Amino acid sequence: MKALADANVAFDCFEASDRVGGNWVFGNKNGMSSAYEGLYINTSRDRMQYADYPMPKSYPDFPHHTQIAAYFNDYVDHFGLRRRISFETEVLHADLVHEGENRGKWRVRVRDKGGAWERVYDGILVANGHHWDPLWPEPAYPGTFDGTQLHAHHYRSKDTLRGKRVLVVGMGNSAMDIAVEASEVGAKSFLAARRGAYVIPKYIFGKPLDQHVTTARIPWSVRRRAMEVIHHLVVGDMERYGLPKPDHRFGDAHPTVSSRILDRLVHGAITPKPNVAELLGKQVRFADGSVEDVDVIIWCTGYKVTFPFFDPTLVSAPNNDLPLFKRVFHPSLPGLMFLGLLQPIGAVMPLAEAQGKWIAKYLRHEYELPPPAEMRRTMDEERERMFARYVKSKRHTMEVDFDDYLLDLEHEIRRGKRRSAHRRGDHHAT
Ligand SMILES: NC(=O)C1=CN([C@@H]2O[C@H](COP(=O)(O)OP(=O)(O)OC[C@H]3O[C@@H](n4cnc5c(N)ncnc54)[C@H](OP(=O)(O)O)[C@@H]3O)[C@@H](O)[C@H]2O)C=CC1
Repeated sequence: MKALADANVAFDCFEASDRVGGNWVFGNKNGMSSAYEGLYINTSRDRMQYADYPMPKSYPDFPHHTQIAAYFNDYVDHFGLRRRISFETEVLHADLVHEGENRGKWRVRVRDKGGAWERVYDGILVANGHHWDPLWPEPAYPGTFDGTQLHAHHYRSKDTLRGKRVLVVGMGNSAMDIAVEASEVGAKSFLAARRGAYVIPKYIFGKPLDQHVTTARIPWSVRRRAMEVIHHLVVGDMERYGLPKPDHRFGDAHPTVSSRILDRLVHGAITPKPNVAELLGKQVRFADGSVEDVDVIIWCTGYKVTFPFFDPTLVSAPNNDLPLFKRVFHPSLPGLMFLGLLQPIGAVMPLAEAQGKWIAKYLRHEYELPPPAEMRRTMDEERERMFARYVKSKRHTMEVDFDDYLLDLEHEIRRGKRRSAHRRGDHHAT
């Protein structure tokens, strides 16, 4: 929105909630926040802030969710953007117009307090987030469970776990945070994983982990080796903590970041377990045959990529996979763009900021996309590389390396500017 406003591109911005901040608004009335009371971000302040609006220096390196929500709030006020947002306006449907004078444009139906209405646009930017629609285990585990089951999306406060025997399933960042909270108040905290992960502390050698080796100019293989050695020196083998040995190399899975889980494990406050095998009423049997009494299961099994306003035959992400040109442009639906629909190894905000600037250039015809065949080829090559590197999982369908992605966009914008200049007959553009 900021980039479009700066570029004088006319736009409407619809927000289902009564405020900005999305996932970072605890208890967001749009029902789409997965934030819990004890949520602190795991990317550092200096690496996640927008380039044109630094986070307050009074913020800690890893701010609390209330601080991040306040930052977004201040951002829109600082740049005078609040009046440009239609709050409490839900997008009901978006479709490509196939006939008449609006052929090729997008018809968007929304509902606000006054009722439903529609408008036609040249393009739409989808920024509906991808960490709000719970992915429960698929297929479900055999058996039935008589205690309480919830998905991480619905977890709000450790108070609900007081005195309970809690089983947390998963090895992602939700699982780490929630297992630690369960260990603080529960009678017992189990952590079950179907696959190991390299747990990375938030701080390494006295600074936030994401502030080490921050250049795409060093080849990935060298950066990976450096991080592998550092991890080995600082943390060591995951099996020493009772966790499964990762079945992949460092950097081939979305990072699991937690300084606290290792501490709780070595104090015996969390009991690691292999994967769930069967639900047995008030008990759970694990893959090693052990059986435990459990009151609450929290499935920290990730999220689905969903667009409730598109007809799924037009746009959907089966198995969380929606191929896009550089994670922004739909390759066959002109005018359809996505923001923040990527899983960075690092923070998402600066990448969304760069995407916004790129989209603004495209909409102002200062940038031209490559021809469709070239776009497809680039996408195929990038996807092949990503799938070859990452563990096969629904959580690894749109991974990008923070610094590499920013550099790549820079290069792509330059290429697209040249294409655009060439079309206009101006051969001196850089
Ligand atoms: N403090 C912070 O900043 C936090 C950030 N986040 C972010 O939110 C996003 C979502 O994180 P999260 O909610 O952890 O989800 P993730 O998708 O990152 O992790 C899901 C985990 O559940 C496992 N899993 C999935 N299905 C099953 C199954 N059927 N049985 C057993 N295990 C299963 C996955 O294993 P496998 O790898 O085998 O698929 C993986 O370990 C991430 O980007 C994360 O970084 C989340 C929480 C806190």
